[in-house]
Amino acid sequence: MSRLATLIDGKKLANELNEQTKQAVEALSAKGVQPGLAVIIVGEDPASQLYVRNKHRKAAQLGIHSVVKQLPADITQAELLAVVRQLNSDSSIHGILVQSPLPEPLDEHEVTRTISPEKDVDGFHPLNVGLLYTNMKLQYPVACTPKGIMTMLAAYDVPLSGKHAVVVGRSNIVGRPMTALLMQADATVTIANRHTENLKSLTRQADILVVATGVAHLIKAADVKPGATVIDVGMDRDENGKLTGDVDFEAVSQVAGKITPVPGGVGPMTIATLMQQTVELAKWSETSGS
Ligand SMILES: Nc1nc(=O)c2c([nH]1)NC[C@@H]1CN(c3ccc(C(=O)N[C@@H](CCC(=O)O)C(=O)O)cc3)C=[N+]21
Repeated sequence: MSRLATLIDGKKLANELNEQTKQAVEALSAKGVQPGLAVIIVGEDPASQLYVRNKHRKAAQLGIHSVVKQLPADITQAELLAVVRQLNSDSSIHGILVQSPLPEPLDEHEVTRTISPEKDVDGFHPLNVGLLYTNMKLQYPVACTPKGIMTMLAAYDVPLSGKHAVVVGRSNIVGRPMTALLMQADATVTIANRHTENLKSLTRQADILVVATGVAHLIKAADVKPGATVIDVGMDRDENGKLTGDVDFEAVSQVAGKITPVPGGVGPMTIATLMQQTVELAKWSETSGS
């Protein structure tokens, strides 16, 4: 018996979230605060430039003040940090994002630590990561991809409390913060990585399976529990150069209960969440008086 899973439509949810963000921008702007986002991109990598252009376009559509700092690949670490510090002290900017990855030999971790935690729209600063892991009841930014995934799970009424969530991948931008958010939602969380033995025996136990490995079509139908919710964070290229995910979508959607597509799943929600969080940072900067 084959069953066709419910599609978790990231594009549609992103459009809805962007509509809310647009209204929030209007409300804030009416009070004299236009949310501002600065994106720093170093070097000429075409994929990174495309992402940054997309973010810039979306921000402009929503009425967010958007600044793109295109810096040369041979910039020094000290020069890059100076740009970050200048944006830290620019009151028209509420969110700062440094597009990852940075070219060698730049030190991305030091750049992340230099962004003011109050403007860390990616939620990558160790202070914000610490707040997330200690489950502090405060307002702080959270990595946009996992935060967007939580919005998707809520919109599709996926139960988390008491459920087994398996996260494949432990990166700072997806796997680790995803784990913290799922724990906050009272899921039982297993974190796997490329060294995990018997990976597929774990993924088969997942009620919620989040895959962020960068290995195209790693997850097949036999690796998924019938009825499970499958979230594909992959952005891989197939043999024809087409964007595809870490999940074999055609086969797995016959087994899963709910599933995200690539494209049109997690990607658009990441950008929409980035915009949402830019507005939140602008709001918080008002209430904290800083
Ligand atoms: N500091 C930093 N923060 C990031 O959030 C960050 C980053 N660096 N570096 C790169 C990754 C990647 N990322 C994506 C966002 C949206 C789509 C997206 O919208 N994808 C569309 C399709 C785009 C296409 O067709 O290529 C989709 O999945 O439907 C993809 C990838 C954010 N990243």
